[in-house]
Amino acid sequence: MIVVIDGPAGSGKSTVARALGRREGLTYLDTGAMYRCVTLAALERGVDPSDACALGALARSVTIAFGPAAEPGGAPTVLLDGRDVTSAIRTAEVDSNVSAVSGVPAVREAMVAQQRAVGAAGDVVAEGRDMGTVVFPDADVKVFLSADAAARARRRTMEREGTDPRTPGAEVRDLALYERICRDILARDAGDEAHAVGALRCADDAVRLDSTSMTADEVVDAVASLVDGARERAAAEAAPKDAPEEAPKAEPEPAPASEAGEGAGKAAKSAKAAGGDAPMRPFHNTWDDYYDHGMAEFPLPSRMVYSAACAVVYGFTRLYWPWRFEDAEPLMEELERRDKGTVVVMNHVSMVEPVICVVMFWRHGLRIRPVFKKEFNRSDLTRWVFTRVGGIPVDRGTADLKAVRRAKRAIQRGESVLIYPEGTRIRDDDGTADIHGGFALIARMAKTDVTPMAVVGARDVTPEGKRLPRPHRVFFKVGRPLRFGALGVKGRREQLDAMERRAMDRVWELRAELRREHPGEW
Ligand SMILES: Nc1ncnc2c1ncn2[C@@H]1O[C@H](COP(=O)(O)OP(=O)(O)OP(=O)(O)O)[C@@H](O)[C@H]1O
Ligand SMILES: Nc1ccn([C@@H]2O[C@H](COP(=O)(O)O)[C@@H](O)[C@H]2O)c(=O)n1
Repeated sequence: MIVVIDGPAGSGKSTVARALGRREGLTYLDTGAMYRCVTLAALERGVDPSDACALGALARSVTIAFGPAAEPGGAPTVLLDGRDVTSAIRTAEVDSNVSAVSGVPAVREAMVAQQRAVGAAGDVVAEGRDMGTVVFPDADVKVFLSADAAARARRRTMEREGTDPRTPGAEVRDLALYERICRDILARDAGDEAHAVGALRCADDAVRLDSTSMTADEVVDAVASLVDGARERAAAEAAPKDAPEEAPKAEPEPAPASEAGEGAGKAAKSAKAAGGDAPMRPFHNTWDDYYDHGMAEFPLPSRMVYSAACAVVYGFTRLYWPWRFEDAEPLMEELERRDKGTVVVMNHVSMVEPVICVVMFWRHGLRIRPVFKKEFNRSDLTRWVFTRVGGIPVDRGTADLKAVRRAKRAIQRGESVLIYPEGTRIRDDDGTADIHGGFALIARMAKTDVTPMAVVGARDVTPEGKRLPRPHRVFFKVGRPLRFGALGVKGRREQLDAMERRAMDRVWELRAELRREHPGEW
């Protein structure tokens, strides 16, 4: 996924691109900082700003890199030949020379090559002046962000005065500074628009946004909706043979119960809904084959092992970690009746609860596929186990479209997916979670609902510092599925946000209820 944001100075490109990068898991690329680095190097080394040849050679010789931000949410650290120049490239002297330096074609050529190399790794949000026109003409999302010059100068002046321009009621104090900044911005824009190559220009296929009377959050939301739309289009294109959105009515009946003891179940609504992929072979399937196929299509030996293992684990867990699901029956009955699975989200305290969830669904003739972080695939043994239980790996550092598409197709086949939006195990009241919102996108793309669940008691199964699991009672509580249509919110992005909030609030409410019912449990 490549997202580009172009526009004049001070329109809010960096603010929006940084926030979007954090929210959507995209690498942020500040191309203005790269031209600023070349300008700083030229000023420091006394290279004449009108000597195009020397500037080109300089641009090719310097090494520009980005490091983590000094403070959370701040601008990334900029390194010029290994030296931290984050502040040095933002001086008035650099401001007034950068447009001339960046107008030199040989300088642009050197920078564009580096910018495309960053883009080649994928999942980038890049901001500058020529991202949509020259550097990434095939970007998935193109935005041209503008704002009137007075608003831009006002924001920049307040930034210099140490006031956050986004604070309601915040005003400029130094009018002379404001006027100078306004003149400088207009001069820089005029210089940037006059470049022979890579001039500041809106790409023909870019979406224009005017941020003059929008808050930064509103702009981020608007761009995020475009990203969602692009993801949905990409997923549809990448899976042209997907099942129709509503599962076909004349579905073949479930696989015979004789097949590894499977009950009646959605698990058998398989290959047809998967859309005619080549069937799996009895042996020698790839890891991807398991992720891409329905569990009912897994080779017979795998299904037999799965059912036998579920039977053993079911018996063992009932005895060793006596578990109880409250309010699960309505959900199980509904899933047995309907064609699509659901997205189950729950709190995460130990590795025991996904195992119990899998066997509980299995007991009802249903399948639930755990979405797991791809780091677990480092060990071949774990990878083997996760593929056989229908796990779907996700790269949590990026906007993992493949995982989203796999989960969507699983749901359309009648399988459910199990997601831990907290990402990591939260084992006490001080544990903070950074919620991964991908679950709402999956549910939306699969046109299904989100089912909140909660667990308590599992933490004491593997207390911190202890390696061997201990016997302990584990309690689950199942909420009613949440549907997008019932959220009372319009707009794609707003619905996704509302679903994320509503579902996680419900998970935490259910957990609180369980903790009240079982004091002292976590
Ligand atoms: N929609 C907005 N409303 C109010 N203030 C904003 C908005 N967007 C950004 N700002 C503020 O405006 C200032 C300039 O924003 P930013 O640095 O993101 O612009 P930019 O387009 O990247 O500028 P440049 O091209 O000069 O790097 C910052 O102080 C930022 O906090
Ligand atoms: N793609 C780009 C990005 C920037 N420039 C030039 O760099 C200057 C500084 O950019 P900021 O975003 O940090 O303000 C800008 O005024 C341009 O001259 C560019 O040419 N192409």
